[in-house]
Amino acid sequence: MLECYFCHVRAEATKRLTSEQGRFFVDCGANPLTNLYADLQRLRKNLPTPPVSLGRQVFGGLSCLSAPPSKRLCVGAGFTAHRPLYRKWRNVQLLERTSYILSQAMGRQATQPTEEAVRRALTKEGWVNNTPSVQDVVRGWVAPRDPPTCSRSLIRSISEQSWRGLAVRDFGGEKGKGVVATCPMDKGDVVCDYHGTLISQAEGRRREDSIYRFYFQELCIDASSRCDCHPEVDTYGRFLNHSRKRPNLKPKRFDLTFPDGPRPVLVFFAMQNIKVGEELLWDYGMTRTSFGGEGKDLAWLDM
Ligand SMILES: C[S@@+](CC[C@H](N)C(=O)[O-])C[C@H]1O[C@@H](n2cnc3c(N)ncnc32)[C@H](O)[C@@H]1O
Repeated sequence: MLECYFCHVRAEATKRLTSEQGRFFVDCGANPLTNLYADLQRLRKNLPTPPVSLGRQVFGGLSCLSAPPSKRLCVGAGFTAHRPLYRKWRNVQLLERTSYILSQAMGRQATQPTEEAVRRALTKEGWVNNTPSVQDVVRGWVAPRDPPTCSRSLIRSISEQSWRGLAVRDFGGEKGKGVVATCPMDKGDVVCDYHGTLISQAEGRRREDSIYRFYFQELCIDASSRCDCHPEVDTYGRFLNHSRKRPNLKPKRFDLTFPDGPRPVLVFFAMQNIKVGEELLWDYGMTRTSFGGEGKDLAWLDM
């Protein structure tokens, strides 16, 4: 399906642009997509037939929803008998469904889902046949590798900025906006990423001063303005305020493999259990005496 998107939808839509201006996933009007998952679902529904070729790629583009390959497609793909291919298709669909339900039922930390969570996710889909059993889904869980470079749910949350349990609140005064928890979080939960444009540390320093820049190692994430990938979204990371004495989040770098290639990301983890309504804070790593006392009049830096 992605092949179909790149060959037909994107190629057509971006034909008239002189520059892609950082757009990666676009709609038919070449506007950047903010919710790739919803759009892929739409594309999937509108595909007249699932793309079929040989081998495990047979069902390239197969999804939990796609229709079985027709006899004509099977013959076209070099299979003389329709039945064995159909059985294979069902097996692949079952695997796809198992992994989809797992991704829906897993906790924020990609922990093993409970039977109850799996049952809920299955009920929501309402599949009538070729449905994985609750036990098979639970057994299909594999402990995530550390670092979770391939974690589908993490990659999806970052790509779609679909973080749950967060809200931006305006505290007023010099503090301005901040982020609060709207659902309880457990120690170790992934909360959100610091989202922005990835640039070099040197480039970050060349740009005009901004409070929305996160420097780490040789890199910098610039969140001074809304990012090209989510132009309509106020991402959460940039609104997280600082606390030196009572931080409840800790940032950590991961190198994740996105569909367009690997790239480093900064992800915030809960350092402790967090209650609903609590403000989410991390230690910017600065005090009033840092940088030769540059912030000596900023009392909040030491709090
Ligand atoms: C990355 S922004 C955080 C979001 C910001 N509060 C806003 O409204 O956009 C960093 C800036 O927020 C403010 N800030 C962060 N933590 C604070 C705190 N604990 N008390 C007061 N102001 C804070 C400072 O002005 C700082 O330069």
